[in-house]
Amino acid sequence: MTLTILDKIKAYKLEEVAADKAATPLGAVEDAARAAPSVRPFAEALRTAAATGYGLIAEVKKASPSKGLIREDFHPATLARAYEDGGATCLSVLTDTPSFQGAKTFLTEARSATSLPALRKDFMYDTYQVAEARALHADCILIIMASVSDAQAAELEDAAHRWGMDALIEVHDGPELDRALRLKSALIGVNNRNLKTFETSLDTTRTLSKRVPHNRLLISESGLNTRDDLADMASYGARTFLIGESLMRQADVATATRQLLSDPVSA
Ligand SMILES: O=P(O)(O)OC[C@@H](O)[C@@H](O)c1c[nH]c2ccccc12
Repeated sequence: MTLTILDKIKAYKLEEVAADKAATPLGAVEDAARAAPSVRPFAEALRTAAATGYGLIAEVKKASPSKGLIREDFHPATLARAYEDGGATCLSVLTDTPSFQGAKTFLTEARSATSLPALRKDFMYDTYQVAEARALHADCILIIMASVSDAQAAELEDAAHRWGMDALIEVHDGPELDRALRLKSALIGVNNRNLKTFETSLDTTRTLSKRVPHNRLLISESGLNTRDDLADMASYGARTFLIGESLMRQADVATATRQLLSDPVSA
């Protein structure tokens, strides 16, 4: 059997977590989590934004395994402020280093430069990482259904809720969506990119949107480039988006964000 990128990430991530636990015991991480600034409402901010327009989770992303280096000139606090100026609702910050050239400190830096709620974008397997997310000031964690069992997903979600955080449940196909809907979280992210093959198609949102109940908030993730893409996704009921690369490639991130979110009629 050939290993997918997701298998490889899981292997190094479990090693990383083991090393982190040895260096910083859980008790110390929990103390830091308790001392963190209070949680900013992530899901609520998205719901409010989506009620009257688009909700945007804007991603601070330097590189990716499929695209390599995305942005040379990379300062998380500056980029976060640009996203906030441009009208983003929330931030997403990659904290994985080997595949995304992210860092844990980027999350704290980006969030503290703004008043926006922030998602820790990483591959979560262990509740230690959830406490650590809060210690880094995260307001929401990501749970990728393709890389965890149902029991692990529920355990991670419970841990997030115990820390007062939200969880964004990411799915890519029907069976993953069915599993996600058995969890409590309102936030369902449909990833247009298959994390095993990197193939990206907006058909993923088009197809799965029909099966997301109205009491959940559907977030279309990845591969979104233009206002037409957003309008297309909105016609399928997705008014909230997770976007990284297309905004990270712009010289003026604030203006690009504002233009992407602007009403097609008034722009
Ligand atoms: O850069 P894009 O194509 O706009 O995609 C952003 C985000 O959806 C993507 O980074 C992502 C979605 N799910 C993930 C899981 C892990 C790492 C990264 C991701």
